Amino acid sequence: MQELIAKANVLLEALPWIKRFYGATIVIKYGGNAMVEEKLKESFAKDIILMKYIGLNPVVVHGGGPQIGRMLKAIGKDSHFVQGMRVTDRETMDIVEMVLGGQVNKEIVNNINRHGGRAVGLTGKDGNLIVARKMEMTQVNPDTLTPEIIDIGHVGEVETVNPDIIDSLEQNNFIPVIAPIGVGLNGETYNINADLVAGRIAGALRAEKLILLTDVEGVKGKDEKLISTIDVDRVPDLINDGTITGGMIPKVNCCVDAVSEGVHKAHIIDGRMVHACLLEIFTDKGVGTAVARFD
Ligand SMILES: Nc1ncnc2c1ncn2[C@@H]1O[C@H](COP(=O)(O)OP(=O)(O)O)[C@@H](O)[C@H]1O
Ligand SMILES: CC(=O)N[C@@H](CCC(=O)OP(=O)(O)O)C(=O)O
Repeated sequence: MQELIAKANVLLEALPWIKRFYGATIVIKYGGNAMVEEKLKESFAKDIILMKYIGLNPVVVHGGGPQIGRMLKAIGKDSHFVQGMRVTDRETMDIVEMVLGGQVNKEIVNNINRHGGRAVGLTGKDGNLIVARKMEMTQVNPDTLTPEIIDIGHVGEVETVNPDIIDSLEQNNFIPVIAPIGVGLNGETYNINADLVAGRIAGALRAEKLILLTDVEGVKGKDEKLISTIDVDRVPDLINDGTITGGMIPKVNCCVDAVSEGVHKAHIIDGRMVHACLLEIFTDKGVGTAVARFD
């Protein structure tokens, strides 16, 4: 009996959040372990389907860096990154488009659909969803100590997001699953970091939440303890004092940008945890790190 009441209480804890987020758009950046381990893949698919059935509008943007790396290795090419961006020559661009837009995207779509959802896969080319331009990259020359523009090939940054295709899929109760490939004004193909795409899509859709799944608990302080909330104004200090480094810098910056574009809260959460998305959205405490304007 006690066990049954405890179950009912768990459901009731979700009620205020279900009411609050009914009809809201939640953009989820899916990547890392959550996209590799069978148990996590299944739990992610079920979380997304449950969200949809109770009236939220989940939009999935996925990564696939490790999968691209493996395919490149298979054809004898090494992966090179500059400031977290993959150096993308013509041949690499073809592989990126094939792996992200084909293999990875369709596996996620298939996973959601076989668990009872209705997912549709897109790249930024579909309906001109993500119009991109070539990313300008500068790097300090170690000999002259002056900043220089370097060419990292077909790497893009988002110029505009045209959400019409997402709106029409949502109206028909489909779940959009988006690969981070952009299209230039002259039809060029661009490889874009998936966190950046998720942030801009969340901004364009005025999403309630942006959730970035990663392979750590969230943002940690210098004492290695999880920081559960960060005000957007505190982010530059945490970067400048070396608390946030490496791959976490673009993630928090993308959260800050999304919040400044009108997203209510951005979350960096542990995708290694089963049902991480549900726990974040439907429990009082949430999980991971929330980045927002807290005042
Ligand atoms: N303050 C911090 N808190 C948590 N992780 C941090 C922090 N600073 C740097 N990191 C690093 O950022 C990494 C997450 O970025 P990244 O590996 O690019 O993620 P993903 O592959 O999920 O996109 C963590 O594994 C960790 O090594
Ligand atoms: C320009 C750039 O670096 N693009 C990424 C796109 C995939 C991605 O972002 O995947 P993760 O989220 O798994 O890292 C890449 O080629 O790896």
